[in-house]
Amino acid sequence: MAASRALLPTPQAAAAATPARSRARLAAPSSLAARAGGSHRLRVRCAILSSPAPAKAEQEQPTRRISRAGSDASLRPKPAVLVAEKLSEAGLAVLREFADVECAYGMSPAELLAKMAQFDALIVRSGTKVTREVLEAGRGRLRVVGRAGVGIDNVDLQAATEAGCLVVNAPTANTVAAAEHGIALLASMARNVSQADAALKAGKWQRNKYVGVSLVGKTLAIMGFGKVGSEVARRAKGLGMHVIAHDPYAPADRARAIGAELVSFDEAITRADFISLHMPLIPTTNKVFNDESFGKMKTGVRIINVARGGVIDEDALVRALDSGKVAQAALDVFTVEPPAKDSKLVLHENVTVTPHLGASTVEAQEGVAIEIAEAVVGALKGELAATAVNAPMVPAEVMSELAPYVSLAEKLGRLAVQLVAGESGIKGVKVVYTTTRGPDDLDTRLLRAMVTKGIVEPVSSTFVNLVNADYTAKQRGLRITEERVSHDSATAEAPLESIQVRLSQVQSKFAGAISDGGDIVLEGRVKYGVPHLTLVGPYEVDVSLEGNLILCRQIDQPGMIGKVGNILGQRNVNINFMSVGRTFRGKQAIMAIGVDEEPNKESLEEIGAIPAIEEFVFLEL
Ligand SMILES: NC(=O)C1=CN([C@@H]2O[C@H](COP(=O)(O)OP(=O)(O)OC[C@H]3O[C@@H](n4cnc5c(N)ncnc54)[C@H](O)[C@@H]3O)[C@@H](O)[C@H]2O)C=CC1
Ligand SMILES: O=C(O)C(=O)COP(=O)(O)O
Repeated sequence: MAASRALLPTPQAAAAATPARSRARLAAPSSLAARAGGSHRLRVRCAILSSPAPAKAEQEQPTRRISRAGSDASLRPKPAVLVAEKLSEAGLAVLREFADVECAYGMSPAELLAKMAQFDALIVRSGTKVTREVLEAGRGRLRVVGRAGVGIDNVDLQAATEAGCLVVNAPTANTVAAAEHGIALLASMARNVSQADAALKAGKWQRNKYVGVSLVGKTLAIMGFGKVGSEVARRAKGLGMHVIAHDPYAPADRARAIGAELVSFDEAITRADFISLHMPLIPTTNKVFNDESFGKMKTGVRIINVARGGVIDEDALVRALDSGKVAQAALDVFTVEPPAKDSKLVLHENVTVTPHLGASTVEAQEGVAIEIAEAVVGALKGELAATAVNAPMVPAEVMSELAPYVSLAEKLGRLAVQLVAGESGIKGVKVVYTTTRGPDDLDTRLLRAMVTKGIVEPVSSTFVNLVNADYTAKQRGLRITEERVSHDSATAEAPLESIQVRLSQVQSKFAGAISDGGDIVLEGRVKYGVPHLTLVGPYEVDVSLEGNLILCRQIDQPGMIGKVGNILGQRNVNINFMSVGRTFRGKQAIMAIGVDEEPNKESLEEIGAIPAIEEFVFLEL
């Protein structure tokens, strides 16, 4: 029967052959995804939240909060929502229509912990740490955490997922506010507005001391050309600035359309008079602005940070300010918030600071409050908002056959994006499925969504689920095309023979992953239920995709496996899989090594120093 072996049944096949309950779930995503381009308020019924088991805390408080209306349904207790940070009245009104709302602003961590068992949902901004302990305290009752803003670095996502708690955010409503704040800091820094204001209020009329610099004709480098970065670019163009940008994953044509030139990291920081930071805080951006990068900048450069404090090594910035390398900095965000009262950086006379105000406009806070309130109410009703951060991609029954392919698709995307380098950005993504199934039996929405998730999540503050995947790809200018290749096999039980992910015409930090056509190519298969990487560029390999991965390209010669294995073994790094693929004997070969632990810098350097090794890269799965 078609649908029983369909990968993800097409709407037609699903309608013909799936039970009504599954049908509703399976048919929903394509129409929703198509409409998601126009709205963030879309929801689809979500298996995990639609019929929650009675929570322990609810059982213990049967008489809690009865709503006023008289129907049977209304006799059920209203859900309770704790709002832990200031939320605009417009959002509170949306919440109150559906739930009992308690606003408790400025709680200590202990006060928050003490309250957690009494609430179905918690809403925070960036100031509340939603730790594992907080989530544990809410276990059994807490179903949703709403982050009224973009960054969810203050929420322990892993712990939330383990506790079965959905996390939703409000990723778009404060974009313009953050961009406007970036521009406000840029202009006020250049004209010493805050320093001159403080001096005048202290009775000093210092016109000569506070001569500023002009913006027109100056080069502004935007680091991170996503939602906020591109809005800053638009505005800076209006100020007559020359805008360059660095973002390894942004499409160059989008930047060009705004009049910004995409360049490499080094080119951006060496050419710029002003540098504005708009990348997320992820392992690859942690402290990327450090002694070394400040050293490469023009003397007298000016830096604005409205992203996250952690992308700057703050001690290095103080040194660069003291030496005059960096003339001024304007900072809205800090590694620790609030920063220490005696922070040298905050107190530095050439630094302008604001207390994380990027999102704090009346308009943005209203937008964010409504966006998060609707998402939280939807989640409490059993709907999955497009802004769900840790939502399951599909209901459990569909997952059973698909699980390893879903994981394979995400891992191929995740590996591919880590191989991207340079300034050209990702132009297009092609996913090639080799399958025995006909188009009616193979709906690839889920796999495409997982490839998108793998490519987007490691490098951005966007979270991808089945509802928002196509919309997210479109919004980021990722052109994803798909191709099916028929594979004839009379006995094929498996839905797919292989999945190939190609990033077209992109520079790579590992040249061995580039195929003849100039694309980064990775292909994988599922073997014994486990995703395996089977092709890297032109090289056939066979390595199970568990743990992390080291790829080395070397001259094909005896003894290489032993040399690399020894280095890793000496450092207690367990190799779970190893495979060598070569084009011709004695020419180049690729070694793919699966490792359980992350090797330290020294062991990677030692591997790189083996003479026959031409290049290597460490990839996280
Ligand atoms: N200060 C505030 O109140 C606010 C701060 N933010 C922060 O601003 C930042 C940007 O937010 P959005 O634009 O919404 O996120 P986004 O995900 O739309 O954009 C981030 C961009 O950074 C790029 N990127 C990733 N790694 C990079 C690297 N190594 N070098 C250069 N670019 C890289 C990504 O490709 C992406 O295009 C986030 O950190 C967010 O938390 C956002 C809103 C308000
Ligand atoms: O949305 C974000 O990422 C922000 O940084 C805004 O934080 P806030 O909601 O103002 O605490």
